[in-house]
Amino acid sequence: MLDLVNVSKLFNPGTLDEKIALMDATLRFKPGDFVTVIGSNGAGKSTLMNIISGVMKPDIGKVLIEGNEIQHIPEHKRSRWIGRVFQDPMAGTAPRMTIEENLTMAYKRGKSRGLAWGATSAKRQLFREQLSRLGIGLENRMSAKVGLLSGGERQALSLLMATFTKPQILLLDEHTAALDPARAELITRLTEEIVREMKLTTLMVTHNMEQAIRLGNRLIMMDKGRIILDITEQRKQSLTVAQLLGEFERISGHQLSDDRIVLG
Ligand SMILES: Nc1ncnc2c1ncn2[C@@H]1O[C@H](COP(=O)(O)OP(=O)(O)OP(=O)(O)O)[C@@H](O)[C@H]1O
Repeated sequence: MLDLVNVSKLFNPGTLDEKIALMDATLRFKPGDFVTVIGSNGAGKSTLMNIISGVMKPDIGKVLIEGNEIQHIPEHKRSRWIGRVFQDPMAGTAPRMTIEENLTMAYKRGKSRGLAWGATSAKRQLFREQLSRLGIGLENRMSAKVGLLSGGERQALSLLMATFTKPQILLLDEHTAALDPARAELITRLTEEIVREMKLTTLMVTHNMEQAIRLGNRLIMMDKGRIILDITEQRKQSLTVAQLLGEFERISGHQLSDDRIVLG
């Protein structure tokens, strides 16, 4: 269970340049919730992800995992419970290291037990099994430098690394936006499989309205730092992109201004 309680974040408070990035956000994410997040430019989507992951501290409010406050815990310590995949395929991996070395890093970060660290062949076997689940042949390229992989391959590896030790929370930050349609579809499919199999509590920021409706069991709409709509699975099932945009306009009083919007 992930809770945000009355979380606010202001940038440059008290100046002409004051920006409300998050205003009094209270949200509860149940185990296994897969939530898509949409909103205008500057709505606070990245700030929400940054506050959950620990990149930023809230000015006011609490962040709790399983009832324990974590807002004071630094990002690197939260990475044991929180996996994150960014838009930029370069962001989640170390390009000069091999696939195997990258996976070793992800494995150590989770500090999971059950496999003797020295047992190299067992470790390799685990990595090979996990890579083969991606279905793109990376299990045969474990000694290849990650910098040589395509964007889609790197993003698949980032997704695997972010979920390698079964985090409690998975944050996906427009993680398919920089890929061509075929690769974006592959990463979307892998995401759905991994989230479903591991029952991960997942938040996914997307600019693709059709994807926001189709994926997951809940949709959150943000505007000017506020959560303006929280749509349930049942309602999502019959929702169209036109209705979604209409709802946004009705509640916010203006059109969804998103320069990267994809309607579907
Ligand atoms: N480091 C910062 N310093 C000052 N203002 C910031 C900073 N980070 C974000 N902001 C402001 O806070 C608000 C929320 O930004 P945020 O990046 O969370 O929005 P977003 O919904 O992710 O936007 P986009 O879809 O355009 O990426 C915006 O007004 C933004 O300009």
